[in-house]
Amino acid sequence: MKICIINGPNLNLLGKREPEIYGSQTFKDYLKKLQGKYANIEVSYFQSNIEGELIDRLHEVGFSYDGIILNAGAYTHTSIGLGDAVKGIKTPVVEVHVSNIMAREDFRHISYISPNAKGCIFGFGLEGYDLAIESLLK
Ligand SMILES: O=C1C[C@@](O)(C(=O)O)C[C@@H](O)[C@@H]1O
Repeated sequence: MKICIINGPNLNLLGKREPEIYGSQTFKDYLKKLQGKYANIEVSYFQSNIEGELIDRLHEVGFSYDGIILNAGAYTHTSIGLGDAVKGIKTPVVEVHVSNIMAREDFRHISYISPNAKGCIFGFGLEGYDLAIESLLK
């Protein structure tokens, strides 16, 4: 079982960035715990602030992995290219957001990822990534 977590722009700042919204844990620390919990499967990680690199990574893993967990950050609300990439690959994608995007500004209520995602998880903090793995394992 191979799962790839893909995080988009500004998510490298988790732990430092707006902690009242995104919490104070770094993704690196959280990932270590997650990989420990799911030691029997491969959980790899990719982060980029560059839209095209996120699309490239989706293409790279999207025909061979068993699941993708995608938090496209702000590109969620703007990127037809990322939406098309999710549509064009074979591997199921679970969309995750740390915050509850529906409880925030109107521009965050639009997602170009959701229409082609297997499912969406948002508002549960970093725990959402764990829930996404559970959903892919079922
Ligand atoms: O960068 C982010 C983080 C986010 O994807 C989240 O995980 O809550 C929500 C997005 O609206 C925002 O641009």
